[in-house]
Amino acid sequence: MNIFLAQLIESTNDTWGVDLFEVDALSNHRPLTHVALHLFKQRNILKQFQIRELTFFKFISAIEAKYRNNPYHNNIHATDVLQASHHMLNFSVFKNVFTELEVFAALFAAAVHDVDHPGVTNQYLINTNSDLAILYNDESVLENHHVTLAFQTLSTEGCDVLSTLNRKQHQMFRKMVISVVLATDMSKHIQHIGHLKTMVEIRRLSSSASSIIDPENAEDKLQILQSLVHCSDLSNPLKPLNLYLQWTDRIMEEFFRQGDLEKSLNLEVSPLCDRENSNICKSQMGFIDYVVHPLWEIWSRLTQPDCQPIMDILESNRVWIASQV
Ligand SMILES: CC(=O)CCCOc1nc(Oc2ccc3c(c2)CO[B-]3(O)O)c(Cl)cc1C#N
Ligand SMILES: [Mg+2]
Ligand SMILES: [Zn+2]
Repeated sequence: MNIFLAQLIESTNDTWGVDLFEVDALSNHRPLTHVALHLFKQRNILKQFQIRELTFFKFISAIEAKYRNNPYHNNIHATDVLQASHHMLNFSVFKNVFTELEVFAALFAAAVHDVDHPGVTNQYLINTNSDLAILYNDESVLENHHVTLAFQTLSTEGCDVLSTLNRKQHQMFRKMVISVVLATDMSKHIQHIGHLKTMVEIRRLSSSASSIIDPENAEDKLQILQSLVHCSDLSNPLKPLNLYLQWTDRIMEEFFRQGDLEKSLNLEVSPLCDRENSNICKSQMGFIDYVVHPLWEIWSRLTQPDCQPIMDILESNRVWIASQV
């Protein structure tokens, strides 16, 4: 591995906003395998669960190979969500809160959360009567597919990273991964905000509680892990501007390709998907003001003070976007 790649991968330990496009370029387009192996080793997860490095390498390589070369929903995005989730698990408010198994499940979920994404939305799959929509009865179609494919990949030769877990651990791990990946469905977005508001409210009232999260409350912890990965999934506008703009170009191209498909099928073109008629700055301002900021505002209240530098980036990016309208 060349020294530049090694330094970039090392920086994923504790840096917000690592240039994963650079990691992709330097790693022969295998950023997920490089970063996941590094972070799982750095967190000592492989040792704790006696997972052979070769088994983890085979599994994560098989997962990375199943990410499609979409403009946005590709292996770089999976790496981005994994690394952001890793970063936020280190927030001081979460110190001594999560078990190793919960951390393993959350990072595993982040790495696989969009695997084999076809580059179109759930609504498009439903509108076109796709096999996936039929298979999953129009309910969280993509998210069901991502998590099913992830667990199917475990039974590929030499890829079973869960073989050393006992029955109880395996059952708990599977429950957590399923719920975290299914919670990345945007239809659950409002529920995240509701749960986080309740948690913050309880902390405010019970001012005695030093740490906000009761490590004994498995349900609360699972909800926090769901919101942590969902926030990571929606963290592009909180990254350094040059990275945010690249992600914006990519998602818009992916949406426009869906719009092209819809036009060719004489379907109504979905919102944001018409390349002939879109204002990228206006749609990003709307996405920040009505989707990203409401979520991150409550998330940052729960995770104060570590989220403040990240919220500052969102604020400056919002100002820049507004200046381009
Ligand atoms: C530059 C950005 O900030 C792009 C973030 C994605 O841009 C959007 N995403 C939206 O919804 C999803 C958010 C997460 C995911 C998916 C859809 C499917 O897979 B995924 O888990 O990555 C909606 Cl509703 C609007 C935009 C806009 N603009
Ligand atoms: Mg998704
Ligand atoms: Zn995603």
